[in-house]
Amino acid sequence: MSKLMLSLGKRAFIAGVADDNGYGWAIAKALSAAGAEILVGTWVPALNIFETSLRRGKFDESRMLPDGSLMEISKVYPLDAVYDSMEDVPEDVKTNKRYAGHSNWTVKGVVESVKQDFGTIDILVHSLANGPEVSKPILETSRNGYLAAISASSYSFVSLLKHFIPIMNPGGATISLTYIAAEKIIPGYGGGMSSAKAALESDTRVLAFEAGRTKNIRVNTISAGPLRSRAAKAIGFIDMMIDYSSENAPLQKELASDEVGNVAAFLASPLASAITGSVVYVDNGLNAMGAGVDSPAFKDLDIPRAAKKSDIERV
Ligand SMILES: NC(=O)c1ccc[n+]([C@@H]2O[C@H](COP(=O)([O-])OP(=O)(O)OC[C@H]3O[C@@H](n4cnc5c(N)ncnc54)[C@H](O)[C@@H]3O)[C@@H](O)[C@H]2O)c1
Repeated sequence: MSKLMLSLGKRAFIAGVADDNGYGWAIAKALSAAGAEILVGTWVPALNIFETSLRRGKFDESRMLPDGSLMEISKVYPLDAVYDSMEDVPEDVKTNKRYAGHSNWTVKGVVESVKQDFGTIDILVHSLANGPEVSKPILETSRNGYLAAISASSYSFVSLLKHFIPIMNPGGATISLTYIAAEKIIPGYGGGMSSAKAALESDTRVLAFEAGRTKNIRVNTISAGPLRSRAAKAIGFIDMMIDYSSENAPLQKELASDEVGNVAAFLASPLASAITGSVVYVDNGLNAMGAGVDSPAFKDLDIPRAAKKSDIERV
């Protein structure tokens, strides 16, 4: 991604980075490589270990950008995106020792801090999700579990955008991460997480209209294929989904987080100036399949497959 596209003083806030394995990190790197300044919002309970690892150089290898320089993160903000302001925070969270010592970590608090520190931003990335009952089928999901999934994974984006809009420069862009389970049945992605992703995709369209009309801000979401991130490993079936994709997708390679990062940088750039309200698939084409071709039912059909491993390795 050429520096020219984003280098004109663009600043990005990426919510949902707590290690170097997830999509948020890859998006931060791609935006940084394209010349954007990077601010990060990290879930409060994960903040200390993330900052310590950063400071001790644990991520230095994965901070490396294509030109050999290291991604710089101008500031890491503590964030818990399920709370809009301190009035919403229950007492047990306020007094929880993992939150003690941190301040301004509600959505409102973070936006106020960013405003004080930097004035404005141009790019908002939402790369976070949480569903406490994700491993339960939806029929066994409690009301609280379902609502918690929606709160952390969908409303958190509405709230971030609502609070950031006043300090977003016109012409800015926002990107979130969704999953095919929003629109097709993915057994095992439970706890209301499929519902949360469906809400996120619907909100992408409505928010594109509202933010586009009021402030010329674009709102898109990337429907990403499976990645072995910390959150995905917690769901428990990520290896199976990666195998399923390489058996069935048009492109038989494992998806790299950088491939999603690069599309996010494109969507945030002026090259995508007419794209808003879109779900953009970055999944090796798996979404386009109407059948799982690894099914025994297809055994007699001559399906083209990568002949040798080198054919499916990333180019
Ligand atoms: N990994 C996949 O296979 C996959 C596929 C499609 C979409 N996605 C989406 O990509 C996004 C990023 O997830 P990832 O898989 O890269 O995992 P990840 O673990 O890197 O990112 C999830 C982040 O959300 C943060 N988080 C959770 N609750 C939070 C809260 N209340 N406030 C602030 N931060 C909170 C976590 O600390 C973590 O940093 C999510 O929206 C996820 O649903 C992932």
